[in-house]
Amino acid sequence: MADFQRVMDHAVAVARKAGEVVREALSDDRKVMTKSSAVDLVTQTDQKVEQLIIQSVKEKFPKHRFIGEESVAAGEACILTDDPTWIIDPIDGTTNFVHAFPFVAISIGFSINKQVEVGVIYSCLEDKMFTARRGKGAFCNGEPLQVSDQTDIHQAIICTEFGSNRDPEVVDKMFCSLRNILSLPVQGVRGAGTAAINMCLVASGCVEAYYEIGVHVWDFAAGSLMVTEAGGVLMDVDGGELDLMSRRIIAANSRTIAERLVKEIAPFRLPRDDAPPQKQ
Ligand SMILES: O=P(O)(O)O[C@H]1[C@H](O)[C@@H](O)[C@H](O)[C@H](O)[C@@H]1O
Ligand SMILES: [Mg+2]
Ligand SMILES: [Mg+2]
Repeated sequence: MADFQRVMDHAVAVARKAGEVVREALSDDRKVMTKSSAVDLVTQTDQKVEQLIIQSVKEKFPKHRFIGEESVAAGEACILTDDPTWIIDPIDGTTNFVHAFPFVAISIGFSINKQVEVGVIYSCLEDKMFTARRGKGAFCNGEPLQVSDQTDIHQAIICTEFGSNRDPEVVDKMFCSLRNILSLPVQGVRGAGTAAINMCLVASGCVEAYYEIGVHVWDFAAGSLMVTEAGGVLMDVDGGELDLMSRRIIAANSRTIAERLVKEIAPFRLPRDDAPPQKQ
């Protein structure tokens, strides 16, 4: 039986250290590189922070496995097994970081038997530490979180993001969903520029739901637990069960809001996170 409190304490400590590195890097020049598209950004700070987290976890938990955004970008497999696994997004909101747009998070999920047991999201420019343990609630700086009780979609704020895929068919689908949702009407559509912080906003009761197609497991593993531990629900965008590797998510305050969104979202599929690498 893993000691989840030890895992949580370490995740919080290393996320805080990572946050310091990110804050310091904001005052330096940020050299920007690209990954899957011209708008999929990465910096040396993303890579440095991921190494910092992995090295520090390895010292404490030498048998644990990792799925890290920048390690996967460097060619490592993205396979979720039953083993204890740290699922790391060193900077969630890299585009925000590059522009000093003030929402940037370190996101650390920890899973066993493919189930997320611990979630830590450090919104490092706001200095907000979000924590969740399965069955033990979700917190921000130690204060308990609770999703909103609003189940009328017309009174809701919905968060979403547009990701970094600019294929015309993908952009068309995203706009179709957005048009449908805006026309319901909802009271507002927002996006913090990071999946992790959007999910913390759902958990905090500031918005009713967040949905996105194109995110990755490292973007939402920690956030998924934050939302359910604050009383919310998770769903695939087609109304089925959430699949951590499918790159699609609805995280909502209630089944009512989530199911209403399913009716408006134009679903599409992208290669799964655990798909074998494409031959060149
Ligand atoms: O790449 P990072 O870690 O910054 O994360 C992503 C965001 O979290 C997405 O919601 C968002 O839509 C973007 O795809 C963004 O890239
Ligand atoms: Mg991310
Ligand atoms: Mg990232």
